[in-house]
Amino acid sequence: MSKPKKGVLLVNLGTPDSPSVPDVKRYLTEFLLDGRVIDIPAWRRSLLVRGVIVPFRAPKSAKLYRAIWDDNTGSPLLHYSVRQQQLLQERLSGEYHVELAMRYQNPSISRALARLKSMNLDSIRVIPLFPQYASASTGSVIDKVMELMRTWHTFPGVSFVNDFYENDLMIEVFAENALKHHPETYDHILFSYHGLPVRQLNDVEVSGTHDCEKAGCRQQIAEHNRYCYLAQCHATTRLLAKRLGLKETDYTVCFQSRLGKTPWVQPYTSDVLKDVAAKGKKRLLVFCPAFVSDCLETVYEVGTEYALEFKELGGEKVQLVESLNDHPKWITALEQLVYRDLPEWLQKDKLTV
Ligand SMILES: C=CC1=C(C)c2cc3[nH]c(cc4nc(cc5[nH]c(cc1n2)c(C)c5CCC(=O)O)C(CCC(=O)O)=C4C)c(C)c3C=C
Ligand SMILES: [Fe+2]
Ligand SMILES: [Fe+2]
Repeated sequence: MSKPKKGVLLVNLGTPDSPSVPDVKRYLTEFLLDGRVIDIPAWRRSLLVRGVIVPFRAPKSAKLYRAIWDDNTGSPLLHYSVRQQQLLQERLSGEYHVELAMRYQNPSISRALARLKSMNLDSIRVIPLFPQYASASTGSVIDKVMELMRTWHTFPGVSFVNDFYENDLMIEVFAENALKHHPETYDHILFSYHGLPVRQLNDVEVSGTHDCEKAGCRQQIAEHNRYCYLAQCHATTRLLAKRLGLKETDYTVCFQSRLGKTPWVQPYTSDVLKDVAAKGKKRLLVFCPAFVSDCLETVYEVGTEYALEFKELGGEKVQLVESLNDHPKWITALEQLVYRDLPEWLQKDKLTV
């Protein structure tokens, strides 16, 4: 077998090593001390995270993690990420070596990079597993990889995928997963994305004064707002709505998983649940297109918490559309991301479609 010449590094967010309180504490501490996640001065962040958020949140979060933890496969996020790495490795020729890492906790980026470094590769492509760009997710992965590689003496050609919300196959898999549930039998559809503090969007334009409402981020994506998370979430939704033949009145875009008291991007999913319940809607189909793998935020927050909340508001059913997980077309989408900047004829030639 030929020796790999090219490396691929898949990176997702991370999950605790186990649902125990100490492991959840370690995970939350590393995650929330990241200055791209809680973007306040370091001394205030440290006091807030170590003194308030982690001590109060960890026991509650550990309980939620226990609810989604599988006896055999553990955390769904890690389980599906490992599947994605294995299946992508099978698809690519022996020229490629695929590593998986998590931004926080394990498997760590530093170990994955150490293995790639030892292989003396010609190139490394880093693929943060977030379809829409945010400084708190994709930006943080790129930042960490650059920090860890800074000490290398020689460098292969390194490239980063910064977003892939437009990827046709990714859209197709979400649509196929939804079609299994017969969307026409639901009263309304939610596209529930992970939330983000509004101030984290100011810097998506070099002026540092980006304003989503003025920039029209809910209506269009163009050169001026192409790195805006909100604009990319709406663009993802328009692509899915077009694929499924939905009218604008059939669905609502909303944002979940808010943390803290500062304003986050609106509308919040919990408020939308109240609105649709008040309008007499009984059956909801919910997409979570910011997540490529099922995780706490999809399985528990949407599938359990929001489902219960909606029933208490008079609704009948909340159906989660499963994530991309290990769908073969999603693995082909990952292949496309590996080849993305190659000339078009070469990309088509290499793909397993
Ligand atoms: C889609 C990408 C993500 C962005 C952007 C993001 C921003 C962000 N998250 C928090 C706080 C928490 N997020 C938590 C879980 C979590 N977040 C993402 C993805 C994004 N986060 C995923 C995939 C997960 C699930 C991980 C899993 O193990 O299944 C959590 C921990 C869970 C909990 O205690 O509820 C927190 C906390 C902030 C503050 C933020 C943006 C600034
Ligand atoms: Fe998060
Ligand atoms: Fe915006």
